[in-house]
Amino acid sequence: MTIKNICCIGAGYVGGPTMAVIAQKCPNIKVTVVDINESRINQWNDPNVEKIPIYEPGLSDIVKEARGRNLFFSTDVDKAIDDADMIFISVNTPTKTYGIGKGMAADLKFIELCARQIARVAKDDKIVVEKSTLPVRTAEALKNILDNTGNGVNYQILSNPEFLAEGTAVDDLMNPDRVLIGGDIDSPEGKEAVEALTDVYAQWVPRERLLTTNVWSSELSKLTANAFLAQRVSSINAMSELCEKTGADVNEVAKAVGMDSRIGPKFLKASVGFGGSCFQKDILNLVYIAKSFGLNEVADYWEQVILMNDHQKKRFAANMVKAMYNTVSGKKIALLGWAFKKDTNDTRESAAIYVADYLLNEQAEIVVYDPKVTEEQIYSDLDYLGSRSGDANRQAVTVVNDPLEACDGAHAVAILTEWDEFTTLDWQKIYDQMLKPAFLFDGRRLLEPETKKKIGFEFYAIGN
Ligand SMILES: NC(=O)c1ccc[n+]([C@@H]2O[C@H](COP(=O)([O-])OP(=O)(O)OC[C@H]3O[C@@H](n4cnc5c(N)ncnc54)[C@H](O)[C@@H]3O)[C@@H](O)[C@H]2O)c1
Ligand SMILES: O=c1ccn([C@@H]2O[C@H](COP(=O)(O)OP(=O)(O)O[C@H]3O[C@H](CO)[C@@H](O)[C@H](O)[C@H]3O)[C@@H](O)[C@H]2O)c(=O)[nH]1
Repeated sequence: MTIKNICCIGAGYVGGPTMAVIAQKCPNIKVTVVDINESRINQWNDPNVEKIPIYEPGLSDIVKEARGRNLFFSTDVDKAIDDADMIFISVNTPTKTYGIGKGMAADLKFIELCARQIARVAKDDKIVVEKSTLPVRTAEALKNILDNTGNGVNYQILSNPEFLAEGTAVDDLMNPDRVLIGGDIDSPEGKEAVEALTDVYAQWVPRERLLTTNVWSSELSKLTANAFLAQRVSSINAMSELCEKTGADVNEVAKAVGMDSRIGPKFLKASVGFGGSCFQKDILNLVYIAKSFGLNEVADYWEQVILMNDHQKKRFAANMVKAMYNTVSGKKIALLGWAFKKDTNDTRESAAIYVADYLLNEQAEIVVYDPKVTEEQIYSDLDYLGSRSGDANRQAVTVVNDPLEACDGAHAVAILTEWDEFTTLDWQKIYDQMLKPAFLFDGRRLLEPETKKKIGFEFYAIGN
């Protein structure tokens, strides 16, 4: 079967870029991305393509090429479902904030709503693709809802987790390490569905990178991949603390360890702590699943990755206070970077939020500069924590559009996101405009230390 019409429910960080690339690579397929968030859809349709809601290098060019040709953004979810032969579900699956599994389990209410809407609307057979990251065996629940509430049409459920990382989404989608497709390969209909999706990706991904598994392996592989990646970051961050006590340098340790081909060099960069919408959520979900099967040792093992990360964020902020004579009350501190990593405007679970919150509890005055994050987003992130009133956050935190302005008159500067532009700032000028001693805390091992020390900074870097 040849796919002619794709619908993707959810126009977020995954749905938007993924569908833009499918549309660009498969001009014969009509791709419609739908969302209930009208303002998000309006932004995707903005005539000025630079105003699409997600910042990713290379994305606006792709949207420019495909939008209006075979890529469409709409709020008419019913129509897009009705028209499609293949429906991707790419809605958010955040950690539950209420009820059973609060703070651990994935909240599947948005997924269930999609399933019920598909069941209500569909009048002919559909292939439903799980693109969202889901607990293992979610496909079973989806199939139950579709079969029991639907109009008697047939559904094939595939699992096709997304492995893109933000900031490199377009490259990751164009040239993925692998594309994972889980399906019911033992039945002819399941096999046909897997082949249909495989054919879509085969338009640009070499066949040997298209991997087929059963549905449960595919669902669990996504959680496993994120757990392994986050574990590497927590492992090197654990060593960063030991380096600071012993005179070892975490960058040197990472290099030496990573040159072992069995270990490899990637994901060994010590930092102020990992952020992003996925790692914490997916590991908590994994821990919850393990506990629900009574696998307490498995759960404890993975939970430690999160505990280590929480410790790293807190320890970085605590070290700042300690270095500044145990008080930052009334002191101006410039935070350079708010996004959870460079080349994205996404701030979900960014370490910067927690560092700022810690320093605000110590009564610091914070000034933030980030090249891609809006003032509104920064306040909303702090308000969401609920540590103090919105007014108090607006009083103690200022957001500026210029890094030098952020640092002007500050007691300390902290690098919290590894934006390239921070390496080429005029650090002499920044030093001259700061109060002395001028403290510089590098939470990303971004800056070259010797030149900064030579300028006169009191320089501290993670793992050194
Ligand atoms: N962000 C990433 O880098 C990334 C990478 C791989 C996988 N994932 C997974 O992909 C999924 C989506 O993540 P995201 O970052 O794109 O989330 P997101 O919050 O950016 O986007 C989800 C979108 O779905 C919409 N939505 C929710 N319910 C809907 C409904 N019933 N009908 C129509 N639209 C609806 C929301 O309005 C939102 O715009 C999650 O499961 C996530 O874990 C994310
Ligand atoms: O050596 C490293 C690598 C990463 N990080 C931090 O870890 C976080 C996550 O980074 P990254 O994994 O590059 O970005 P994400 O967009 O969160 O992507 C992860 O999460 C996605 C959502 O599930 C998956 O699709 C991706 O494969 C997986 O890499 C960020 O705060 C990084 O700064 C480090 O501190 N040190």
